[in-house]
Amino acid sequence: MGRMKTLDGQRMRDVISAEQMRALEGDAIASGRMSGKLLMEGAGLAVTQAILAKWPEFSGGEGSVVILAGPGNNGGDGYVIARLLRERGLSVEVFSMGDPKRLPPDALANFQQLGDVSRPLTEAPHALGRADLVIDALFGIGLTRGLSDDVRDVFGTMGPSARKVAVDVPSGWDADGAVVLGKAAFPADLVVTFHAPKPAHAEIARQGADVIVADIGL
Ligand SMILES: NC(=O)C1=CN([C@@H]2O[C@H](COP(=O)(O)OP(=O)(O)OC[C@H]3O[C@@H](n4cnc5c(N)ncnc54)[C@H](O)[C@@H]3O)[C@@H](O)[C@H]2O)[C@H](O)CC1
Ligand SMILES: [K+]
Repeated sequence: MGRMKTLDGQRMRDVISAEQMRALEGDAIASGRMSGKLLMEGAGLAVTQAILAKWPEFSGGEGSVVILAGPGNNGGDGYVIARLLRERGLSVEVFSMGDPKRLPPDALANFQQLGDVSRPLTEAPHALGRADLVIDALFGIGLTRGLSDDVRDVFGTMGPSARKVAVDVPSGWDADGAVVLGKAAFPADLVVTFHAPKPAHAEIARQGADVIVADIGL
């Protein structure tokens, strides 16, 4: 049984839907209080902090990390996390699903800031087999259908000792429906979501993952 708790011990907000989350983000941006880029930076920092809190052994810059980045803003969070973990001395390899040049603006900016060449997901298995930490930034609240078999097969190449972290929602889960669409989902040990839990998070915790709810300033 995994635990669901807030990153900084604050009171847990009530469950909200993906739609409500998008509305909160939209309002914060429309009001000028926040920007998409700031929200993405905050999301990436929260995941980084939650990783180092759960596995302090990564704080010393030891360890190999693989990040799987998707075609949207969940992928954007992944590029922020890649930069933040590299700044902490970890060796981070990033594999992208889709063409990064077609990323939404905030995610594209973070991909470009990394300065990496884009490496497709199909090249990930070799690195995944020896990774100490794998981060699923493929899909979050924007998942609309089940994962393809080749994505499921990539998940199967992770080594037994890899710590597995999902950004916002483990890819494959419908955040609102609290079910896995299709046949596969990323087998997360730790899930870091933002602002408030979504309907899927209680079931994800019940199935064994630790779920951290992090404030991102909304
Ligand atoms: N909303 C907020 O307050 C914040 C959101 N952040 C992060 O952004 C994602 C949501 O990003 P979005 O671009 O809307 O969707 P995803 O990245 O989850 O999905 C990308 C894209 O993928 C396509 N797609 C959906 N299902 C599939 C599939 N099975 N196979 C292939 N492609 C698929 C679809 O077109 C989607 O648009 C959220 O989870 C957060 O991580 C901010 O960074 C923080 C604030
Ligand atoms: K994810």
